Amino acid sequence: MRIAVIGGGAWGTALAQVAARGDAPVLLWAREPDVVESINATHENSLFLPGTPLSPEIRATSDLGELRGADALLVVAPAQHVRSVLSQLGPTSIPLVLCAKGIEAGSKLLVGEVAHQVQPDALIAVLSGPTFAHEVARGLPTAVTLACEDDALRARLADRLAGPAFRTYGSTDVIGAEIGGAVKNVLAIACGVVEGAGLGLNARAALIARGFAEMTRFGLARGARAETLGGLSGLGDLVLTCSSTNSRNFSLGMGLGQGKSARDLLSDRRTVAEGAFTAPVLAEAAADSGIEMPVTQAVCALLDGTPIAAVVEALLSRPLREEVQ
Ligand SMILES: NC(=O)c1ccc[n+]([C@@H]2O[C@H](COP(=O)([O-])OP(=O)(O)OC[C@H]3O[C@@H](n4cnc5c(N)ncnc54)[C@H](O)[C@@H]3O)[C@@H](O)[C@H]2O)c1
Ligand SMILES: O=P(O)(O)OC[C@H](O)CO
Repeated sequence: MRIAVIGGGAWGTALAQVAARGDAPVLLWAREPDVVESINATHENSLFLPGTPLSPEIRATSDLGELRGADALLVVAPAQHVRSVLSQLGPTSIPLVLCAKGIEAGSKLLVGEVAHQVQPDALIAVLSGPTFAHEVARGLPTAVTLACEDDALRARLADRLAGPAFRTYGSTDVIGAEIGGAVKNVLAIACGVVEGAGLGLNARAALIARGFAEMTRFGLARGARAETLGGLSGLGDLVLTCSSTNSRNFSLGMGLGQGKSARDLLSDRRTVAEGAFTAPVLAEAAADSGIEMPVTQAVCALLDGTPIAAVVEALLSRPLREEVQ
């Protein structure tokens, strides 16, 4: 199975490294000419994954058309750009493995739903879970959810991508795998705020647990399965990103918690913090369906510049309720 990767950020590069194991050639499309040059000339992505030697089997290209000879495409552009990149590719029936985590602004669609709109003839799979790119690229032990409704494709992808230190756990719950990854980014911002503002470890644990309740309410309403939300792509990734400054979303939240403005923090970065884009659209989607998501709303308020003290006060003064409703 020939694998090609769309997206030369940290995660696209790490996944190319996974796919290149055993000296399998992998083609990677990157938007930045500097990334193409760096990977082909020095076997390193000096912009987005500096310091990690890459397999010489990874070849980078600026020409999306070159990817049309692949048997599966790993789609690793940020969620807000998946539509435009898949449109540029032209109609295809090559299976698409979606690896971005987010909800598209405006349409309120999950990445898989966007992909299905743009490429209706392509089978869809989702790869998601607790996966810091630099650890995966170094071959450290990692486990992911690989969701696909087509049993044969899921088995072929698992066979091709899994390795001694990269375990795939199969699932047919594509929506569930996507929702966990999208919602955890928003909750990671909230946990970063707690850290930055010095609100303590009790508060962080409470946010993780109540955030998971939010993820579950939203997910179940969209048809996700509870076991998926409690698995690698949901709770697993939530725990990872809510507890480490290696997370871009957690770090963004830390900056907010230290009193910096979202505008300054976001304008400073080349890398993506998906939660900042997903939070407003997630809050809208939840409101449309009458789903309570107070932590998500709090993150939206902080991103809009509401002072932390007011946001914390609003969260803590909500009426007391039963833990399970
Ligand atoms: N980095 C990780 O550890 C990690 C792990 C799992 C999932 N993800 C997810 O993978 C996706 C990609 O993240 P990343 O970490 O590889 O990115 P990154 O932050 O390392 O790099 C930014 C990426 O955005 C791309 N980009 C910027 N503007 C664009 C545009 N207009 N059109 C198309 N692409 C554009 C850049 O080319 C680059 O590939 C995100 O959804 C992220 O949540 C990341
Ligand atoms: O750095 P973050 O916050 O985008 O998190 C990266 C991955 O999604 C972790 O699984």
